[in-house]
Amino acid sequence: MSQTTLETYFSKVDELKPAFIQRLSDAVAIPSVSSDEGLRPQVVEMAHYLKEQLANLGAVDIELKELGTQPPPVINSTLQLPPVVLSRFGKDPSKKTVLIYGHYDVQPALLEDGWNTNPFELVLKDDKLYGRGSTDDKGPVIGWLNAIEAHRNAGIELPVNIVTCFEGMEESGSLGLDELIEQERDAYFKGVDAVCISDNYWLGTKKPVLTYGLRGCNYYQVSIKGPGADLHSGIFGGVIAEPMTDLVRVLATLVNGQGEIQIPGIMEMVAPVTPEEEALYKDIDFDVSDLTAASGSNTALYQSKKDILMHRWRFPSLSIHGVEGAFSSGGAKTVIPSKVIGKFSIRTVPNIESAKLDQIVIDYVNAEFAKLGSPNTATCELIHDGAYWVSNPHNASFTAAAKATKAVWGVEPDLTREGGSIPITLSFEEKLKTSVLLLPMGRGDDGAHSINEKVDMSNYIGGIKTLGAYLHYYAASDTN
Ligand SMILES: NCC(=O)N[C@@H](Cc1c[nH]cn1)C(=O)O
Ligand SMILES: [Zn+2]
Ligand SMILES: [Zn+2]
Repeated sequence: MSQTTLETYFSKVDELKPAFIQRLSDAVAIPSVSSDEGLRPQVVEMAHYLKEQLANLGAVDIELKELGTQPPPVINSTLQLPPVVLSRFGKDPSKKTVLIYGHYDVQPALLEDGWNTNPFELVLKDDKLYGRGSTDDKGPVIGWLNAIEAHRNAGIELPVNIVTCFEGMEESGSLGLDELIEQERDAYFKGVDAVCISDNYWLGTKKPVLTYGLRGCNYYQVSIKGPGADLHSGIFGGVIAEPMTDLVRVLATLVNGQGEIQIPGIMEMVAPVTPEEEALYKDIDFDVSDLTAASGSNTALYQSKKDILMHRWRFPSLSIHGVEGAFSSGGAKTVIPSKVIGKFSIRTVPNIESAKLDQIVIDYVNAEFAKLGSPNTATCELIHDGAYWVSNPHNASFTAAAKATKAVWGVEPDLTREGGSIPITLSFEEKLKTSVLLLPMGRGDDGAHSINEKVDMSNYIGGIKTLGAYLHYYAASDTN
C-alpha cells in the first residue's frame, strides 16, 4: 500500500463529508429499537435500508437472513426476529477476507427522557452529531459503508474482500445470531481471516484506543404477582400484600450502595488479579475527571484510575434497570400494581461460569422472596446472556489497526478493555477460529444508551478514515 493511496482515500472522505452526514441522518431517522416489540417493523425497515445501500455500493450475495421467532419472555409469541444483513465486496482468493460486524438496532429513546432534541433526528451542534445510534452503533455501521463508497469514488480498489454481518438484536442480547454463525461457518463465513467490530469507544475524549476485552452480560427479570387486577390503595392498602413492596425488598438485597454484589458465590468465581495485570493500568491515559465528565456527575465510587478501570473491566457489577408494570408517570396515581417485573443484569468477567451464575442468582432471589413470607408469587428467570471476551492484542489485525490509528490520529492507541458487552464477540472468535479486533469510532463521553447520544464530527470522519486505513494495513501484513 502506498502512502499516496491512503492520502487519496483520506481526501475523498473529507470531500464526501456532506453525503456521509446525510447517510447517518437517514439511518438515525429510523427508530430501530429492538427491545420494543411495537417498533419491530422499524427494525426490519432498517435492515432493508442497509440492503439497499449495500446494493448501491456494489455489494454482491446480499441476503437478509431470517432468524425465526423471538424466544420467550415476549408479549407477542409470533414476533419475528429482525434479519441479519449479509453481503460481500470482492471474492478474490489472493486477498485476505475481513468480516465486519455491527448492529443496526438501537436502545430506546424518548424526548421526555431529557433529550435536548428529537432523538431520531440527527442534529449538528458545536461540531457534534446528536441522535440515537449516532455512536452506538449506526455511526460505525454507516462508517463502514462510507469507507467503501470513498474507495469506489476515488477509484481505489478495496485491498481485502469484505463480508458484512449487521444484526438487529444486539441491544437485546443478539438473539439467534449464535446459531447463524454456526450455520454459516463453512458457508457464507468460510475463508474469513479476521473479524473487525466497531461498536466501542475511546476510554476518554482525547486518546484513541484498541479494545481487547469486554464484560459479558446476564440479564434477569423477577416477576411478582398478587391481586387479580390493579387496586385502589385506599381500599386495599394495608389489607393485602403488595407485589411492589415485595419486589423493592427483594431488589434491595442484590447490591449495596458501594456497588458490591450481595449474592454469595459470585465474587468467588472471579479470576485473581496477577502482578502483570496490575502493571498494565499505570500507562493508560485516564483519570477520575474522565468519569466525572462522561457521567455528568461527581458520584464516582472510586477515586483512583486503577480502581475505576478494574471495576469497569475486570470485576462483575450488578445494575437494577427498571420495573415493568409499575406506575411511572407524573402525578400521584394511588394504585397498587397487581404484577410488577423487576429487571436487573450482571456484567460478567473471567472466570464466572454463566450457567452456574444463573443458578446462584435464581436460587438467591427465590430464597430472599421466601424470607418475606409473602402470599404473592415470584418467578426469577434469565432473559438473555452474552459471554465476556478477553483476547491477546498482539496479532496482525491489532498491529494493522494501531498503524491505521497512528496514520489518522498521529498517536499510538492505548490497549483497553471495556465494561460493556457485545454478546457475539466470543462466538466469532471460537466458531470462525479467527482473531477479533474492536476498533472504535466514538469517544467515552458519547452518551451511548443515555440521553443526548452524540458522535463528534472529528470522530465520525476520523473513524471512517481509520476503518478504511485498517483494511489497507491489514491487507499489507504478512500473517494473520
Ligand atoms: N455497544 C455495545 C453495547 O451497548 N452492548 C450492549 C449489549 C447488551 C444488551 N444486553 C446485554 N448486552 C450492552 O449493554 O453492553
Ligand atoms: Zn453497540
Ligand atoms: Zn449499545
